[in-house]
Amino acid sequence: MTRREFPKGFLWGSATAAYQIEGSPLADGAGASIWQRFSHTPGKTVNGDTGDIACDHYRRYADDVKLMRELGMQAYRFSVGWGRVLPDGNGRVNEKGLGFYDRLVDTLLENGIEPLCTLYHWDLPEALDNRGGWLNPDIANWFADYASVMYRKLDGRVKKWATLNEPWVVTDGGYLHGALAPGHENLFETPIASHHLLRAHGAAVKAYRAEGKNQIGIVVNIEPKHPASDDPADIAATKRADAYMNRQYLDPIFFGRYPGEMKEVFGEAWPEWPAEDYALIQQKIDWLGLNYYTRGVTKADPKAWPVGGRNEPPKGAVLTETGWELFPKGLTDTLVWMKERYGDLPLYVTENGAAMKDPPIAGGRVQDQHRVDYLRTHLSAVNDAIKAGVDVRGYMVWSLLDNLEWSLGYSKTFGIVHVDFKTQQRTPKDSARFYAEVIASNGGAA
Ligand SMILES: N#[N+]C[C@@H]1[C@@H](O)[C@H](O)[C@@H](O)[C@@H]2O[C@H]12
Repeated sequence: MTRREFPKGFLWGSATAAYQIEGSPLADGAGASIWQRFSHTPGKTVNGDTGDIACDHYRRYADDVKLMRELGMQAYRFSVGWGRVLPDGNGRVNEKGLGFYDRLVDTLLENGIEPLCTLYHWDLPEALDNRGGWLNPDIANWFADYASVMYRKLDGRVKKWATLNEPWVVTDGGYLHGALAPGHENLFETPIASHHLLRAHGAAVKAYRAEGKNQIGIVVNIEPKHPASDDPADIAATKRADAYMNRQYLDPIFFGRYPGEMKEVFGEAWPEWPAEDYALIQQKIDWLGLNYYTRGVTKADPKAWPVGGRNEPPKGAVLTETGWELFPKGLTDTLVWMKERYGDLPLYVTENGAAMKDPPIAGGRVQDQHRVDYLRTHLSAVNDAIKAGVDVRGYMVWSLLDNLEWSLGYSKTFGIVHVDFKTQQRTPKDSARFYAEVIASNGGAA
């Protein structure tokens, strides 16, 4: 086992999201989210699975925090259900909903665990979607107002904020391909939703500068793109795929412009935006979160919307249960690329993990050796990036618990802790035991 040194103070934790684990989506005055509506729409999720119960974390959060402490977790990245706090999306605050996050943060701190708070992890209040949601330019103000409610309540106890989680997935899944809430399939809506997400991000950062005293950033999913061959068509499609997934959000934030390929990707559906929008989007941020799972291998395909290229893992590639190629080197390369392209600001791996076919519980154990191997190779990749001079400050494994994998329901499990959704019994998997050793040795056990 190679012993790897991670920097002193490296932050080891796990990540979850409100709708995926909390359950009780309408409890205590909470307003419905687009995921409440989407998951209850027949045919939208595998087996018709919903977040009605999920991991029952809304009621079991104290036990889950205790489990995090037992595993030696130093941090926990959670998200706030916007509609739980603002049932109508703006205006009236639901104190009981806000109170849940207040108690969660206090319980984390009492157990020596740093809370990292994501303001938006896909569960837009239905009331705002009924007013256009991410297609309505007013959403930047709605989001900033909601963010300010959270800042006033939690800032200081929460020292690391993220505005958005994976804006690319929000728009590609929710507005282009329709696989995620709100389930639109519209090429013209997609860049509009993307731009309004970025304006909302900027407005929330601006609001934070007015009253926050700690750090705020954004979490993006990056998937390094490699051409399937040296065929010029594959290379061109790879460039478009890279622009569409990897540069579409960070380039406006850091450079005040979209990648040039976007016009080619969207054609007549690509709008122009006023300069003041870019000024708002370009608010300085303090840190960047990277969600890394895999790389993409792009094969030119005119029928593959919208980039004209499909993902085609190489023959013999080892895939996870979600069909993602195991490619840990992509994590090193992506961290180095982010530093080189966007500058030397602190980076956190805010999600990394894999859906694996876990064996059943036997003798109180889940022997998920595949996941142990995944974590080991990807932690090694993080260490390689640190050795290459990248300022990586922390790693949050996705996910603490088996949970609702959005449209895939409970059919795909990413957790290092097994959840029996009938009994809500938690069972740490071998990967949780391994991760606990990694944390205790500051990466040495990886
Ligand atoms: N799929 N998948 C697993 C995981 C998803 O469960 C998270 O909510 C997202 O932030 C990101 O897509 C990654």
